[in-house]
Amino acid sequence: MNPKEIAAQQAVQFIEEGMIVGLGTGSTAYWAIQQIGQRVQAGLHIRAVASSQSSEDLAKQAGIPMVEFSEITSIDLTIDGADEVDDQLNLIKGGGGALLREKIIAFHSKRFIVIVDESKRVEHLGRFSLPVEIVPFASNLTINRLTELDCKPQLRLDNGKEFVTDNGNWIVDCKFEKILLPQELGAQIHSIPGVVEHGLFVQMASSVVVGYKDGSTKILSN
Ligand SMILES: O=C[C@H](O)[C@H](O)[C@H](O)COP(=O)(O)O
Repeated sequence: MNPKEIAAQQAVQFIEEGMIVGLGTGSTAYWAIQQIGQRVQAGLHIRAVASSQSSEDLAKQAGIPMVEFSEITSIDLTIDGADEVDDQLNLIKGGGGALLREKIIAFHSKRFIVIVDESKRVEHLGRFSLPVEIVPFASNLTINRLTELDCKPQLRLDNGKEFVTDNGNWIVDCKFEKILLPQELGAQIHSIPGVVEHGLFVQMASSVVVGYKDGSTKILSN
């Protein structure tokens, strides 16, 4: 079985009747959405919000009832993937460009469960380039300032054109050597006008479910 699918299967067990559920984005969150859909078909009553247009489309196809953000005040449980997870359960997210909506949903969730396969575990964040969402206006100036933080920034392209997020913004992928102080780095990135959000999720995960190739899972909690 696919380790992403196994991790998703484990995480979905935490969903209870009546919950408002946040749906993540990406190839691991995909499995969670499919399995939530199966539980709904089997009689579970929940309502969901999605962190991207693509996940909303998947959820609707899977028969998951969606709710408007204007109708809720908080989210009971969110399940989402990640690009990297360190030993303190800090994350890099945004490989699929959904980091802003994902962070909003995670912030308002009572529980935020991250699902990954074993390849995403790292000692220190930074092997994966850190995605930063920026507004297109004066983007070269914003990108120059990111360079000053000792990273190599690269504007994300899609078929030769700027990759555009669900929010109409662009993504810069910033390659750092090693991110030893994610909280501090996040604050520095946020201080640059033009930056909308970055993909460092510091101390946000309630737990991380890791799926292994041998079919086992491990739950990491702080
Ligand atoms: O923007 C995308 C998200 O942060 C994803 O959750 C992250 O990139 C992990 O994606 P995947 O599960 O496809 O590796």
